Amino acid sequence: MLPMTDATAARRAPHDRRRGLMLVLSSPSGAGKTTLSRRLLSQDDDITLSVSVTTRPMRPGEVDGVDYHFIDRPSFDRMVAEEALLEHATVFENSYGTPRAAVEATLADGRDVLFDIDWQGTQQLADRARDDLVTVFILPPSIAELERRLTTRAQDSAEVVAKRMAKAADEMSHYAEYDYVLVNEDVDRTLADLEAILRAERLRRRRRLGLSGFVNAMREGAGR
Ligand SMILES: Nc1ncnc2c1ncn2[C@@H]1O[C@H](COP(=O)(O)OP(=O)(O)OP(=O)(O)O)[C@@H](O)[C@H]1O
Ligand SMILES: Nc1nc2c(ncn2[C@@H]2O[C@H](COP(=O)(O)O)[C@@H](O)[C@H]2O)c(=O)[nH]1
Repeated sequence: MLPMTDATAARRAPHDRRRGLMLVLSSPSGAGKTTLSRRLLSQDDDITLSVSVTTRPMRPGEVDGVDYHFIDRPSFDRMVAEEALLEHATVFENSYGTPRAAVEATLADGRDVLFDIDWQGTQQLADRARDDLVTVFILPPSIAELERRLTTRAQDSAEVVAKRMAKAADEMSHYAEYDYVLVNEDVDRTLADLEAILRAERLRRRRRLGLSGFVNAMREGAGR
């Protein structure tokens, strides 16, 4: 178990002190993970995005270091060899991976980490740290709407959109491996459901490091 830093411990009441959790969002491409992640991150200071490394080319509007760390193949292979990635996978012919150091630093601070990763990466994280993991699969309301979203996002060529649509059925077959499944029809409603999941998971007894000390102190007080 990772200890919290003094700064985070001081910010929280004793009964609110807890270990950080890892919240994973997966979906077929275009179902809305990035949209939901941005909304969640903008309104919750206790969760930070894990910025992945990728060998995929940058899309218009993406920012290096914010959306991804865009790296070349030798750099990616070096990170794998040095075990600098918590998980990694090939998705749509490109390599993606989660830098280990940033995740460990955030969890050690008692804060949560949000991951936008595919089912392969989720399985690897589950093998390493199942107790710290909360996994959510996002489904589109229909296949026609998924295609509409990928097309109107207007960031990928028709060929790339076709490849992503071709993989959607395979991706969706993994929904049952996840703790929660949300159908992202209305984005406000889906975001509210995601917030509810995060709120409840933060309250789980096993994550609440300060609870036993808090209860013991009250019990001692009651016995006087
Ligand atoms: N509930 C929704 N209703 C309508 N449009 C949506 C909804 N959620 C997301 N979108 C739109 O669908 C498009 C795809 O969304 P987004 O980029 O968030 O998907 P993604 O799952 O992150 O895709 P990828 O896996 O390719 O990164 C975007 O243009 C986004 O604005
Ligand atoms: N296993 C991992 N999957 C990742 C990671 N970062 C992103 N992804 C997934 O890749 C696809 C495509 O993403 P895109 O940005 O190119 O549209 C999507 O399913 C992401 O969730 C990662 O570090 N590891």
